Amino acid sequence: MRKRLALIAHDGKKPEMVAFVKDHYDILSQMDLTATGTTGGYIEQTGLDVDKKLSGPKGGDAQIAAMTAEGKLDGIIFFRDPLGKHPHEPDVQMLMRICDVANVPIATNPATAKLILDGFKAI
Ligand SMILES: O=C(CO)COP(=O)(O)O
Repeated sequence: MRKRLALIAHDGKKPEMVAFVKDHYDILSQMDLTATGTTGGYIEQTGLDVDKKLSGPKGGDAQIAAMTAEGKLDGIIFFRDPLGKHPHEPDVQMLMRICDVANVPIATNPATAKLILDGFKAI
């Protein structure tokens, strides 16, 4: 079955997300991708199809949290910028919490994200 993956990156991590997506293009092209608005725009530029939600600060993280709670995602890759300040930090915390409630894997850096994709390949 096709895996359903959400991709999110804070501004300071968007270049890292684009590089990650390019490095894992083949496996990502076999998944149903969702992303926060601005991150999704960058991912589209790589040639992948992605369902774009609102921008993170406008509620995109909350939309992805709702999808997670409803069982509509198999995993999330969220490259957070630990050095930045974010007005929507409560939404980010909510997303992390919902992932724990729903037992959905969430990777916050490329090393863990790679492990999640390798895990999907194995099942
Ligand atoms: O802010 C974000 C995650 O918290 C990301 O949102 P954008 O992809 O819209 O920039």
